[in-house]
Amino acid sequence: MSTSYETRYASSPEAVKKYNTTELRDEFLIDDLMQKGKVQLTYTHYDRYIAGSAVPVSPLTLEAIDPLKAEYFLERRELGIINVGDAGSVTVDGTSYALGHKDALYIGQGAKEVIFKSEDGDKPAKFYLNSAPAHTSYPTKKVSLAEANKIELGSLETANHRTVSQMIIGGVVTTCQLQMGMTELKTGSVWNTMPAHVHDRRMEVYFYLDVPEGQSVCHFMGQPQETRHIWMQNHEAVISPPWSIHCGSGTSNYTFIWGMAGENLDYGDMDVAKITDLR
Ligand SMILES: O=C(O)C(=O)C[C@H](O)C(=O)CO
Ligand SMILES: [Zn+2]
Repeated sequence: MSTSYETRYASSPEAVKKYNTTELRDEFLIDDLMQKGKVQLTYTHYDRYIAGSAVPVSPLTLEAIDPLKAEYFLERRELGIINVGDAGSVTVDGTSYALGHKDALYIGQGAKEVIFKSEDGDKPAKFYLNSAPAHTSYPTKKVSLAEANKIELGSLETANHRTVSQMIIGGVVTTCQLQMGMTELKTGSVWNTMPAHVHDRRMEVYFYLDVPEGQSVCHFMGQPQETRHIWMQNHEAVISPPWSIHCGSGTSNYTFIWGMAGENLDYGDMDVAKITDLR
C-alpha cells in the first residue's frame, strides 16, 4: 500500500491540561511524514483538516481514504501542496505543474486525478499536503515563493526577525477555506509567531523544516494561561486546536509552513496574547 492514514479526534482544553508528554505528543504531533514512496495522511477532526506528505520515488496517485467516503480525494475537498524537496511535478487531470523547491500548488475541488512525480527518484520531491473540505471549485494555480505576498515581522533584538510568505491566500489564490504559507527565520532569530495568538475561528497546523542537523524546535501550545510544549524535529508537524496558541523557539533559525482552515479567510483575525500574560 502506498497510501496510509491515521485519524486524530478533537481534544478539549480541559482534557489537555491533564495530558502527560506522551499523551500530548500522541494527540498533536505528526512525526511520520516524508516517507519515501508513500502518501502519508493525518485526518483530523479539527475542521476535518488533513495534513500529510507524498514522496514519489516512482509516480504516486492521491487516493481517497476511507474517512472521506468519496469516489476520489478531491470530490468535496481542496488541496494545498508545497514542495520541500528536490524538483518534481504534480499532474492534475492530465495537466502537469512543475514544482521546484518551495513552490506551492493549489488544487481546486473536483479534480479527479492527482499524480505526484519526482524528476529523479534518487533525489525525490517532498510534497507537504494540507486539505480542507470545499463547497465549490476554484481554479488550480501554482505559486512560487517569489510570487507570494511577503510580510516582514519582528526584529533581531527580540530574536524573532522573520519573513512570512503568504502563498495560498486571498489575493494570490482564491480558495474556499484553505490558507497556507511559509515563514523563514533570519539567522540569529529563533522565535516564530511571537507574540503568540489564538484564532478560535480557525485551526492550524505547523510543519517545521530547514531545522539544521542536531538542532530542534520547542513548540508551544495550549490556552495562553495554560501552555505546554512539544519538542519537534525537522519535517515534523503539529496540530493546533482553535483554542490553542501556536508558536515555537528553536535552538537555531529554521523555516515552517503554516496551514489553516475554519470559519473565515481573514489571516489577520488573531487574538494576540500579551507576552507577560502567558503561563
Ligand atoms: O511567524 C509568524 O508570525 C507566522 O507565520 C504566523 C502564522 O502564519 C500563523 O499562525 C497564522 O495564523
Ligand atoms: Zn495562527
